[in-house]
Amino acid sequence: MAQTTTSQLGATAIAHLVATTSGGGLWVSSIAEHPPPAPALHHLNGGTKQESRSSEDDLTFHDLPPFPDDVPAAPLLRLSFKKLLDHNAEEEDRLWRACCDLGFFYLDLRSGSTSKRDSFHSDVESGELDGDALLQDADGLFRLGKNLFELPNEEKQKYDFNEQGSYFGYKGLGAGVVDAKGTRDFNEFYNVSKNDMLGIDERLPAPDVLRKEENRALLGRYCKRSHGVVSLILGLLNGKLELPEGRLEDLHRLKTVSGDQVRWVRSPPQPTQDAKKLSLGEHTDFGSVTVLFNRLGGLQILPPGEGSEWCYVKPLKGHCVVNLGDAMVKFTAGVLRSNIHRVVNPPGEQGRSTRMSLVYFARPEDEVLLRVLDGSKMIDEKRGSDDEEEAITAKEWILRRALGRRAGGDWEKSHGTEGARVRQ
Ligand SMILES: O=C(O)CCC(=O)C(=O)O
Ligand SMILES: [Fe+2]
Repeated sequence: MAQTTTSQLGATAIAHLVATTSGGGLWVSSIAEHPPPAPALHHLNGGTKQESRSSEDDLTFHDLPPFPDDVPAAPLLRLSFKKLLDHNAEEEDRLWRACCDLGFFYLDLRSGSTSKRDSFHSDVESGELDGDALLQDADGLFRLGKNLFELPNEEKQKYDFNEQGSYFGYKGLGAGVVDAKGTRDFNEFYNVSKNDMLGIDERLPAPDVLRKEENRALLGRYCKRSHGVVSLILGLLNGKLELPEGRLEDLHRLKTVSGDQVRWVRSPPQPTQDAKKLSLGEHTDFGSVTVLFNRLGGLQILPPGEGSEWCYVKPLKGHCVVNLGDAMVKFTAGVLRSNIHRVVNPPGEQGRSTRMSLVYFARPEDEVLLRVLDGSKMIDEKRGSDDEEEAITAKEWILRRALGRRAGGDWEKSHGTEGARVRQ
């Protein structure tokens, strides 16, 4: 399997280091010696005039304790969904850089929507392209998630399908592991299948609150709208990779059975102030594109480069965080990057609150083989001799990765493409 190498690390995805667009090395050493302070907003948005119109106030969750400004914050590029929908070339370039260099970026969803009849998108069975509506759905799902986790543990436990070999449903606090030694995690999560919500596969047993029609409808809309964001990104990456038209989207059709899922992750505050349990162990996502909504800090990424340090992804209101998973690394022989990340207790004052996040994982359709795609010169140039060794279906790969991280699972099988490049 080809790995991402330092030569890919252009500095443009690292918005606060403006000195070079080609010197991965400069960025690497700078970040190691001087962990970046929390970036000011002009850093987060890459400093363009138009984007700096957003005031810090608009990006803050005022009902929550503040994200501290004295912790190292990850300098993700901040992209605009609206500009991507408008085919803004500069924004498309920034998307490309973010996906090659770091594999993580913010997406400003405010005021981004397009009519389904838009000629560019009309024939894409991809989902709905409406950023504001997606933000509203996410709000609704944060409320629903709260109700769900308030159910008694024995009720939630009925929907843990690990024994049946399924990763959908519930995982209790500490039922997963964060390392090879078997250290327990410190989160509970619930995975809802897109197949179930869109009625393209069987209905899974679920607690009453998730069986209510209005909540199923909300989850279904959220799947469609998140999938719309994913399809837009896949289409743009497809173009940049010069793959045959529609290649990536065709591997991720909305109405085809896949491991796509909605997940809520919830962690209580740590029992004592100096407790440093990992809520979620370090990992790369194993699917294609992840759309993540966070309100409290705690998500950390380990930027590429020798000696780099874990830094926090500051939650921004009106935005989701998007990151690429290992399937995109496999498809492109490492042209695109999936970056390692983990979840720790929220920083500063936020650490006393219960943290919940909401995720949409888009994954290749179940029967898709995870192997390097044909038809792109750029990918061909990166193709290594060992790239064809492991061609398993997305379904098998996801099961292996997901269940390997459960207590009693096979840790070795939970690894993705991250191993050799954790510290590259
Ligand atoms: O909770 C978060 O912020 C990230 C969750 C995550 O990385 C995952 O569920 O794969
Ligand atoms: Fe993740």
